[in-house]
Amino acid sequence: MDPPAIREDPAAAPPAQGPAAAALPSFPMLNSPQRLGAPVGGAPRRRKVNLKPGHSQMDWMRLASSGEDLRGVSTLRPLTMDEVARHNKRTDCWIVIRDKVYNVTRYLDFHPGGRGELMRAAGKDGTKLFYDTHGWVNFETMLAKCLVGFVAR
Ligand code: HEM
Repeated sequence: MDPPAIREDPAAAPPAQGPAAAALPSFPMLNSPQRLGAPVGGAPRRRKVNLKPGHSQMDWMRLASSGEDLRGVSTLRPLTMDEVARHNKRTDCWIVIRDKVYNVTRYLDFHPGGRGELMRAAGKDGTKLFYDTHGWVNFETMLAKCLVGFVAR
């Protein structure tokens, strides 16, 4: 008696080859804003920069939980905007978001939008800039160890 014929599973998808492969979805989608420089029709173009090795957001969270002093002040206290304004340099950069004052000097090299973008808020209230750009970013968690005080109104 002949052995039973081996039949391919009709439900199994054929391997993606030829023109059909191009029709398959890819992840992230080719026009996804998750792709750097993606040719996006209609959606805003991403402006993320290439960060130095060892400067991913995971690396930042690791540094933030390392116990290293990122604030540069010994106590949290009320601060005037005049005092905040004095910290407007790359080597000494404070910004205000929702009345909280953060020392972002160490975060500058980790900012996915680049140092220059973050420096736009150096020594200033960056609340509007921040929310206009990325209201979904959880700054309070990310910068918790950089808090230096609160704006005195
Ligand atoms: C206030 C001044 C700031 C400006 C002008 C600014 C600007 C930008 C820009 C232009 C991008 C790229 C957006 C894109 O490609 O779609 C970006 C990304 C990002 N920024 Fe900022 N930023 C600011 C403050 C901050 C702060 C304080 C934090 C952290 C707590 C932060 C965290 C991030 C993160 C996590 C991303 C990546 C967002 C994503 O992948 O969706 N930024 N920023």
